[in-house]
Amino acid sequence: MLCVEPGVFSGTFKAPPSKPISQRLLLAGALAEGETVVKGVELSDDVVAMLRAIQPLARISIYGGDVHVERREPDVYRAFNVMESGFTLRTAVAVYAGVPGLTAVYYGGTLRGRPIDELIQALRSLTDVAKAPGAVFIRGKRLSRFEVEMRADISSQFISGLMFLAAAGEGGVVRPVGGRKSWSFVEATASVLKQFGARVEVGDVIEVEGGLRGPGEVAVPGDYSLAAFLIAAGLITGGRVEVEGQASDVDKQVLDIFAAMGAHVAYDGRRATAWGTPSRGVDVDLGSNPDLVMPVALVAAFVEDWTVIRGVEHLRYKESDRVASVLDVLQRLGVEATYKDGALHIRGPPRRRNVQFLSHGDHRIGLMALAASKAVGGCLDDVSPISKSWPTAPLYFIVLPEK
Ligand SMILES: O=C(O)C1=C[C@@H](OP(=O)(O)O)[C@@H](O)[C@H](O)C1
Ligand SMILES: C=C(OP(=O)(O)O)C(=O)O
Repeated sequence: MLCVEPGVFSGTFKAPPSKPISQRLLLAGALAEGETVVKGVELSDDVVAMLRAIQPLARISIYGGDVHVERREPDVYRAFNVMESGFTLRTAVAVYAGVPGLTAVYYGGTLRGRPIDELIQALRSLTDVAKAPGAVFIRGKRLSRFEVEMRADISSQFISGLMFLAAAGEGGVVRPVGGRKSWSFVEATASVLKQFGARVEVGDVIEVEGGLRGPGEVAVPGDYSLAAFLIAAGLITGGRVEVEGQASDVDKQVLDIFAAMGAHVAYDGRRATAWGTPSRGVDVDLGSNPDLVMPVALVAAFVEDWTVIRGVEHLRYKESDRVASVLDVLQRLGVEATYKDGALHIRGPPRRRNVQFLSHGDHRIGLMALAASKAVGGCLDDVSPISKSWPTAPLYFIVLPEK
């Protein structure tokens, strides 16, 4: 159990490095010709999962936060555990379908209950794939240009995986079927593949031409889906927070959402500053940016006005059922909160103090609870899930007793 004393939360912080971009750059680096130096990586559990996944394909050296990656002759038999990283599981299962040899991808924890079958089904039109509890086995072979259909309404990572598979080989076409969820992450995959010289077109279908070349040095931008918890903690406690580091394109719109809620937000491309008390509810669709739901819901909990967050159906497939776990945090705060037809409806302010929160095994729910505790006082049952994305985060919220 970790308890946080309430108080004004202010300060200048370095944005945590973007997990999704770190993972994409490392994977692309391992598949590309030439050495890539990925600068400013934090070894969260999910990034370590990606390092494990690329090790059978690549030479890797780590110097502080800089990771050097270079493609090598792949091992013929390879096995690794991706732990709870959904992105690593789904991209590794796809990519190894195109690498001659046999692969076992193990996975565990909350990931065991998350979707993978739809991707396996699509890959079976290309090669042999078998699933056992906690592992996927893949026979890899050199693939010619392929064309597959893929559901787009469960996880965008199925599509990102197929895009990496196409880019590492002879290219391919992915036909998304159904509503497009978490689409900003498909765009992020396209943009990293382009950075590595691939030709990618994202339209009604996604077309990828094969062939990746390392761009040399690349820097990881800041993760504003995570930094948003620091900003939220500042806004709900009357503090002023500065976050240093360029925001990754995937989630920087959180700054506009906080501004629409009445916060003062300034961003100059290198640093975000936020202060002031949010006073307006918003009606936003976060179907493309599911990781922003937690920090936006948290700020909404402190506004005496209705906020509606739409497009959240697929939050059920995350580390926890985030529709239920976000509602749990809000209800423990004593905030009015319901879910209806794919939307969360939230009206603050909190009516409880000294709240007992549960992380539900989910890093983003744990982070939401820590930031909420800064405003109302509270304890979190289990902080360990937070190492999945941002191991240093609890250090910003606790005060260690002096000896
Ligand atoms: O591609 C990615 O890096 C991610 C895609 C999203 O998941 P889904 O596509 O499964 O919704 C997002 O929630 C996750 O944190 C990271
Ligand atoms: C869902 C997440 O990641 P992944 O799907 O890669 O496990 C997340 O970081 O919130």
